Amino acid sequence: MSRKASENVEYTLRSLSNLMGEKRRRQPDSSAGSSAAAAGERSLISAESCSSINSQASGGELERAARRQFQQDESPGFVYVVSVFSALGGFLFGYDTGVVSGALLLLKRELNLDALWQELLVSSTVGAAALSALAGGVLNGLWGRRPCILLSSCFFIAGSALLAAAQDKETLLGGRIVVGLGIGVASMTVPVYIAEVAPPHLRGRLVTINTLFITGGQFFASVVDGAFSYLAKDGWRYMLGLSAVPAIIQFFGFLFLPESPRWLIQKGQTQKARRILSQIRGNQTIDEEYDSIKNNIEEEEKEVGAAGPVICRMLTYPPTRRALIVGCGLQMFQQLSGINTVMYYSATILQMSGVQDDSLAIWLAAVTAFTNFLFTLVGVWLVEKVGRRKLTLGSLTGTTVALIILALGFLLSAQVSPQVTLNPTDPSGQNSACTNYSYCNGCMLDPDCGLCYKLNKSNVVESSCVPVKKESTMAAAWGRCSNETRFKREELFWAYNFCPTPYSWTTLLGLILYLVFFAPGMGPMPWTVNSEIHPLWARSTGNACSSGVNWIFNVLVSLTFLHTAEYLTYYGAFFLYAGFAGMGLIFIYGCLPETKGKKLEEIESLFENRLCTCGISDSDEGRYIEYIRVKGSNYHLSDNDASDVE
Ligand SMILES: O[C@H]1[C@H](O)[C@@H](O)[C@H](O)[C@@H](O)[C@H]1O
Repeated sequence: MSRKASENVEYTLRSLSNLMGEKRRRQPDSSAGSSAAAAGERSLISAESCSSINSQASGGELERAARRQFQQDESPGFVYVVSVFSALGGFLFGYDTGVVSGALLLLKRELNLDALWQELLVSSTVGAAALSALAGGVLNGLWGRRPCILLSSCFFIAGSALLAAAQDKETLLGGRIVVGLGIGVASMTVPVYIAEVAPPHLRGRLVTINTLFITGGQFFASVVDGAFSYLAKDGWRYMLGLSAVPAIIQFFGFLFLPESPRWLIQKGQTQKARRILSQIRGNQTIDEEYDSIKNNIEEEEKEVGAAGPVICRMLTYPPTRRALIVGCGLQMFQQLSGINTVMYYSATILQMSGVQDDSLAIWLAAVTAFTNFLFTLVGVWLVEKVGRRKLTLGSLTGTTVALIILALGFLLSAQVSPQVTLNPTDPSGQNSACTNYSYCNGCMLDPDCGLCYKLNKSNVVESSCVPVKKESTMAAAWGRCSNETRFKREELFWAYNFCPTPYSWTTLLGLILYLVFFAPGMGPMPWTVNSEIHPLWARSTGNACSSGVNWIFNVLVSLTFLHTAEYLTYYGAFFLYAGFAGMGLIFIYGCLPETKGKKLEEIESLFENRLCTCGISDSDEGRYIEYIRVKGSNYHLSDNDASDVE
């Protein structure tokens, strides 16, 4: 039904699908149905509008027409513009965490970076993000969401300028820290901002778009890495500096975009809040929404009081304490299931599994990043269809299975690990530990050693385990594989960090499968759910804590990956992540309630139950709350009183 045709058919229905569901329950046969439906609608829609609707539509058509009308009315383009501009923060988060692996390949050579400096350049950003995400909570509460997004774009611009112009490694470190500060503030502010401006029926989808932008940024970074890796000099400057472009766009965009109306109401700036809410909702009547937000804030303040630091109030008030545990738990399990070992080390993992060529590994890593992006898109589509809880549970179950497949792939490769057949002696007379390994697997796991071998068809022959060169892992310190041109001429192969195996494909399959399952649910849902489960007074602090937890576990898992692999072997590491993912499943099954379609103000009540029953006791799952205005009055239908309609 077009807007024109319904000029005076303004109708409002709260919980449209509740109502329609109720109608369906009450009409066992379809003929009775249409009159019952008509009866239901008559009481709801004013007489003059009703006649126009009824003359055009049967019950089903009416539902569709009403839904179309509702969607036209309630989803003005402006809310998408606002969401996309804020989600540029997610893009930069993904780009800056993703681009560094390729940049390091070039930097290592040009600036002669040792392993410590390489680790510093990667983890300083993640560490700074953890700190600034925590600090972002205070800033969000004090200044509002908009200034925080502007601040994060400034960090991104300054950081990328520093990185692109850096002449030494210290400046590079400074630039990476500044970029990290931007990532932390953006990662906690953007989902909150989008959730606060979005209408309930679109909220999950719009917040999930932020994660789509994160994974899009990671994919774009991997393509940029691949493209600039051919540039012998200064390629890294372009890689690291390019992120200034979206940051500048975001900064100027946000100069013209509004503050979150919820934050404004909380700060008592009610006139401005009303104006902005109406602007975001396409100048429709926003009375009901405005009143509901305002009443809720007042009630919250009465219930919880305003004394003491927010975090203490959150911890002493059971519903917010539970929400905090659920939010932080989700973020912790997201990282403990190993996503960033896959995202940051995919090229290395592929090499470990036997992909020898550097650029092939980089491009295959781009394929994995693309899979992450593509399947986050599936998440955007599914989030409002199946809901947060089912999506997260399904995703984590698949992720656990994929992790087990990855582990089994490495186990299989380890078991068919080629034997070491030659034991050359060190020319310097020193006894190297490398020459003691009898199988390639042991040799590969020792960071000081590599395998030098020949191939007879696809069989490894004449293999020896020898120390790796200190300056470059591309050749051995001595012996047949010490000189690249020589060993290429003599058809020798040098395997550092991997063993030649016919099973590399299981790893690629496992990685892809992992992302296919992880990306639609466990990737975006921790961010989406966190943006919705805290009441307004606790939202900034709650999100700051959960984002902080995300970044802290990100550092822990990604920094320890190579060592974990060294001590537990690769299959051990992936079995460990599978174990964490299994624990996450139990946690989510017991604790994560469904928030789909609920107003932000209604969600607090989901946490009134004892923790770990909230998931199970959720009876509202799948209900779709929508708002339609009845001409002349705001029809108020409580969630449970659809029966009042008839
Ligand atoms: O949700 C995101 C996404 O899944 C990214 O791919 C990952 O790198 C981030 O750590 C995570 O928070």
